[in-house]
Amino acid sequence: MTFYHFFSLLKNHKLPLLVAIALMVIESIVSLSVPWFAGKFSESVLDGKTLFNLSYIQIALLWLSLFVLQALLRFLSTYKVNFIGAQMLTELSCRLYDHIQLLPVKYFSNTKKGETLALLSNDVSIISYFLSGILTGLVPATLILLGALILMATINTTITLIIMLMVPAFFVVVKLLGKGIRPISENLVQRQADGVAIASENLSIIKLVKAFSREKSESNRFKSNAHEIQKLRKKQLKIQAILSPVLQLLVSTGVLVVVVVSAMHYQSGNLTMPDLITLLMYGMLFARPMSTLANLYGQTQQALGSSKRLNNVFNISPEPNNHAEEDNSENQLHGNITFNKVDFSYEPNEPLLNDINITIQPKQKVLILGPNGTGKSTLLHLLVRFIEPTSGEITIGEQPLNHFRLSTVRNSVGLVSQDIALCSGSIADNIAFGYPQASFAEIENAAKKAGAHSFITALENGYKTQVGENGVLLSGGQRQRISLARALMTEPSILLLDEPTSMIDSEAKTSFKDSFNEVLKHKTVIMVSHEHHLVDIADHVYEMKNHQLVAVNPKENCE
Ligand SMILES: Nc1ncnc2c1ncn2[C@@H]1O[C@H](COP(=O)(O)OP(=O)(O)OP(=O)(O)O)[C@@H](O)[C@H]1O
Repeated sequence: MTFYHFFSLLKNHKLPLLVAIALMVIESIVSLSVPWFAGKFSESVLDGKTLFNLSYIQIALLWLSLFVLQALLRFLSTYKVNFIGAQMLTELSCRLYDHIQLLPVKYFSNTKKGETLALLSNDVSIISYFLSGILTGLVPATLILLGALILMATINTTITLIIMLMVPAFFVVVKLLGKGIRPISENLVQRQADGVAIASENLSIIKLVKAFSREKSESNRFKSNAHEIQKLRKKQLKIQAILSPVLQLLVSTGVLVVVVVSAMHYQSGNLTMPDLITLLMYGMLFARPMSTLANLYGQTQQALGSSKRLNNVFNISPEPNNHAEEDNSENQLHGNITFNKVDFSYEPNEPLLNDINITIQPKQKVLILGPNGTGKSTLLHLLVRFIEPTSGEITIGEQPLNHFRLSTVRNSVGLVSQDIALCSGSIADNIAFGYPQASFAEIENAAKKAGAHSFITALENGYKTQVGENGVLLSGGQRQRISLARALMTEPSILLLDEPTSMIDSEAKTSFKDSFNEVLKHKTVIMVSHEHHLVDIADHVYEMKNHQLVAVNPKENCE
């Protein structure tokens, strides 16, 4: 069942839940005792006696204390359950966040960022609100309905039977009227997620939007979705607005039936006046739990939409960490890197890499050239296991790559991507991203090796300079060098450089090449680029051609 996953969250709160349920049980008993008390009171009045030998003032105070107790118990149980709900919200969002962290890169390539943000905000709150709503609503409503029916049955079975027949009829009407709510709610939740997705995408491409004067069309995209949300809300509100008075009408009709039948029983002498009063009060008691249950029905429909979306993500398996137990390696992988008949395709029947065979010895510097879109970055992504070969095998030191723990692979293979991602924080924070406990001297050392130290120290705040979200406050070349320093910080034995000099000026290119062999002499380096000047620093050069890797003579390429 779709909610199973979420109800398991309740397991962590057994004791507080039991306390809350106990409070609800006591509150329900108090609620049920009020009509009984009213019956006894009217009986004593009719008999010209005083109830329990108490004065009217004392009875009124006793009665009032029952109401106060009821209110107090409701406050305590509602507070307790809502607090558990808040804790479940935290747990569910953390559980989802943990799960998302472990999802394969493919999920992030195929899912809009805003979709995931909407899951973490909207859907998680809807589910938590639903769970606490179910508890605060379902338990007392069921207890009061059942309790009232049993107590009414002790007074008059005919009237109880009439009510028992009316309750299912009530729910049939609720179900029929509420049938339309579910598709609307599912659609609404999806549209709200789309709204977050649109906004999140817009904010991440805001410069592009401005450069192409697309502000208006972007606003229209958001508005059109917002209007769809409004239309759906209108439909949902309409059904809810119909549902509410219809329910009221049904409950009032039910109470009326109880009144009439009770009056008839009273007239025919089958019912005493105190019993009549008790029955009528029990009848009135029905109104609140019935509408609570009807509301819960509506909430359930909405929660089903969110639960479906959350389950879709929870059902995606995390990145494979297979054969981890066979991983005897220490933190760094060494030995030959071999691609053995490796094929890869993003889409079925559309091969991108076909029969890749290459062996790279430790400390070799390899350059892979090739035009755009030929799969050079993809080859590097296979080595850090962002993706897995469609067939064939990659080994390091004769061991298949998927026999190592992912963390071992990623500690050993440093990737300096073409798309540089920086986090908000200082330059030092970014360089130490993979090794947060690094000392300042280590950070500085990595920056020096990456040729970043001089530009960093020239900045007013040096290593403390804030880089802005995704490094927007730095130039492309500066970001590229920080990203190289970050990769060097963790001392990987293998370094993958994706277009390492694409963003730096010619002077920096020369200095990169000059220091390359000295800085990276102990590392195996695979560079991919379309810049032929890099052949100067490579031991072996390959070219990506017709989905295959072909060894080339560097001199030919230079000419
Ligand atoms: N996650 C993905 N899903 C589907 N297709 C992808 C994905 N990533 C890349 N591609 C496609 O695979 C092809 C190769 O991409 P890749 O980035 O490996 O090329 P490249 O040789 O590194 O290009 P460039 O020199 O422009 O960086 C491209 O056509 C690209 O559209």
